[in-house]
Amino acid sequence: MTDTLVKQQNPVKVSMRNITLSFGGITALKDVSVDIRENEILAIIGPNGAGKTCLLNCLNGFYKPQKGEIIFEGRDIRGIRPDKAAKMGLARTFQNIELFSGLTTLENAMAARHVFMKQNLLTGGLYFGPAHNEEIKHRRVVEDIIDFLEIEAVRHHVVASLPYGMRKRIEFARALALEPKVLLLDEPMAGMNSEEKEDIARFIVDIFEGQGECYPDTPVLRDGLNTIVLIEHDMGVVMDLADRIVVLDFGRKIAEGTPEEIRNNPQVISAYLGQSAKH
Ligand SMILES: Nc1ncnc2c1ncn2[C@@H]1O[C@H](COP(=O)(O)OP(=O)(O)OP(=O)(O)O)[C@@H](O)[C@H]1O
Repeated sequence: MTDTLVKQQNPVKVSMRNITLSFGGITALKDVSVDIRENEILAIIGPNGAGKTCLLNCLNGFYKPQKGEIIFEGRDIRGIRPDKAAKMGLARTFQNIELFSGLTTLENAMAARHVFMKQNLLTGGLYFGPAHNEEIKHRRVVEDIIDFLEIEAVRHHVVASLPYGMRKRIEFARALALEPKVLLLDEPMAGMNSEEKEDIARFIVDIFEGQGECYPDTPVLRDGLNTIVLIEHDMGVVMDLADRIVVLDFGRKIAEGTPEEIRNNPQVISAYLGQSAKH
C-alpha cells in the first residue's frame, strides 16, 4: 500500500461538513467539507480572499457558520465559544499577531495556561499553597516550550519591543502552551525571510514528530502533535510540509489531494498557481 493510501485511511480527527458562512451579501464559504485526519499536516491554500482564515475561524469558534456541522470528539462544535474550543484542544495562531503586546514572552505563554489552572483569583492571591504549586507546574511546561522554540533570550522582553519574526514565534509558543490536540497555524511564516521560514518549518516538523525524552515533562513536545492544519502562501513550504492539501477559491473547495496531485491539478494551476505565476 502506498504512503498516500495509508494517509487517506488515517482516522478523522475533525470533520467539517457542508460549511456555509456569509457576511451580509458576501459568501465567504459555500458548502465546504474538509476532514482533518490524524497523523497529517493538512495545508489549506488558495488565492487572497478564498476563505482560508474563515475556515479556521469556524473551526475555533470565532465565526459561527450559518450551515453545516463541525464534528470533533463526537459532538458538533459549530459556534462553540473560542475559549471552549481551546479547552477542548483546538489551538491556533493568527495571520495578524494577537498577543498581549504589553506583556513579556513568558507572561504571554503563561496566560495560555490559565485554561488549565484550577485555582481562582482568590486562592491565586495567596501565593503559597496550591496556587503556587500549580504555577510551578505550568511554568515548567512553558519554559520547555520557550526552550524548544529557541526564544529564551527574549523571555523577559515585552512583546511590543520585539521584531515581527520573533513575535510570530511567541504566538506559536502560546498556541503550544495550550497543549492542543489539533494545531491551527494561520500563515505562521508570513513576512519572514527564508532563514526565519526554515526555522519555523523545522519547528513544525519537530512538533509533529515529537521530541521524546528531551522534554519528559511536557507531553505536547515529548509525544508530538499529530494533527496540524497550516494556511500558507509559500508554495515551496506547502509542498515540502503538507501530507495533504485542500484548495479553496472564492469560498468553494476546488481540489483536495497530495502535494503531487495538487501540483498537477489544472483547476488549481489556473486559480492559484497560475495567478502567482503572473506576478
Ligand atoms: N468579519 C468579516 N466581515 C465581512 N467579510 C469578511 C469577514 N471576514 C472575512 N470576510 C470576507 O470573507 C472572504 C474570505 O476571507 P478570508 O480572510 O477567509 O480569506 P483568506 O483566504 O484567508 O485570504 P488571505 O489569503 O488574503 O488571508 C473575503 O471576501 C473577506 O473579505
